[in-house]
Amino acid sequence: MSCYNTLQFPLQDNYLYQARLVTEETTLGALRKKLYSATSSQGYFSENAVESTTEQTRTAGYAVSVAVIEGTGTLQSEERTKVWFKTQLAPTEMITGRNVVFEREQHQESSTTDDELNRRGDSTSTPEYGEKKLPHAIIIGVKKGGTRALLEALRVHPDVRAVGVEPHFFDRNYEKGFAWYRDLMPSTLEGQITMEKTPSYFVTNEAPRRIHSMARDTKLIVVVRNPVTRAISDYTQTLSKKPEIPSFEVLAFKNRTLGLIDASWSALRIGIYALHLETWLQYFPLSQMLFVSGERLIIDPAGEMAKVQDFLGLKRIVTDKHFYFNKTKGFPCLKKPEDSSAPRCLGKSKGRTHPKIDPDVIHRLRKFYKPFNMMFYQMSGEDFQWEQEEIR
Ligand SMILES: Nc1ncnc2c1ncn2[C@@H]1O[C@H](COP(=O)(O)OS(=O)(=O)O)[C@@H](OP(=O)(O)O)[C@H]1O
Repeated sequence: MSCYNTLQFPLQDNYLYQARLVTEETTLGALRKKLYSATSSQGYFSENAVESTTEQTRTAGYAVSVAVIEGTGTLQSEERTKVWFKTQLAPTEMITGRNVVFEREQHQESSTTDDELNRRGDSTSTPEYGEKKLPHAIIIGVKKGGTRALLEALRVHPDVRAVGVEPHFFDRNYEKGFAWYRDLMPSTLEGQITMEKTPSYFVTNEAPRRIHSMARDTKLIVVVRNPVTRAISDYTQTLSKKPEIPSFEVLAFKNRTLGLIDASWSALRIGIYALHLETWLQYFPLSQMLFVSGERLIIDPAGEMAKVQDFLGLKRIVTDKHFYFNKTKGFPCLKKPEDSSAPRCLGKSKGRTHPKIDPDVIHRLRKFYKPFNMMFYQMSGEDFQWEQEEIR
């Protein structure tokens, strides 16, 4: 049985993160090596592929061929994947001045209630009294984890003020400077906290350092979800806009016969939580991070909200009284606020029906993720029990 036995955060400017494991087999280093080794006969990929995540999303460049083998064999270059990456990773967003102008599809996805949000402006119903501040807390990920549901529930709290759209400051707009970023935020009164959510921060290598340089006491929230379901959700989103893309089963492998999983495909890469978390832990202590279960956010939203409010130092105001389960939608929705005529469910782009994926592919992916999940449980100190779950 392995044990993640040291997590040390000496009181220094840059927290020194040390993670040691008792057994060699399951060290993060060993897992990373397995993923990154360019020379091993087990097949793998260039570290640059992952290290340059942000660059890839900012430029139209496609991902370097990345593959992880689950068996033996050699890497095979498959042009179909590269070509698709080229389109998938192209920049999709433009932000100018205070106006956040999203490319249509990004806009739809990044905040399901954006139509509503845009109508009423970025701020909540609270008038614009107070002062604009840089965020005290950020929902940094993960994409398709349930980040919108969490932010919308938090916005019910009178002491939370959040920007509705995703600013993408620490990944795509950093050069615009902190004044630009602050200006996007709603004004807050004394005692209120400012928040934003941009799920891509979690997989952006520069984000931890940049957020640390803004404020080392920033609270970070990560909504995590079974990486296999998350990948299918991610794929479903892309498929809804680009029906011509190859099947999930095709994209998931470099070579299916050989069992070569294509971990450079962003839908799969995002779910290697342990590797991404390692970067964050170099800058922030675990005590400053909260991991919210995307699964529990659906089955027990009030329970997860209690944890989130405690973590943020807020009174537990958002409770089960604020939610009801909408049978048609199949998700919890927020009850009708006093100043509005309608209950608030998230829109059509949340809770899409996922395509049926070949069970064998699901099995292989679960096997692929298992060691990374175990590592993630050890690092985060929480067992999300994804191994026990049925994939819907
Ligand atoms: N209350 C509620 N209503 C609707 N959907 C909910 C809710 N709580 C969590 N979820 C799950 O959120 C998933 C979308 O995650 P995100 O909001 O993080 O997506 S995004 O990255 O901002 O595009 C979305 O994933 P899919 O079901 O795959 O669409 C939902 O499962």
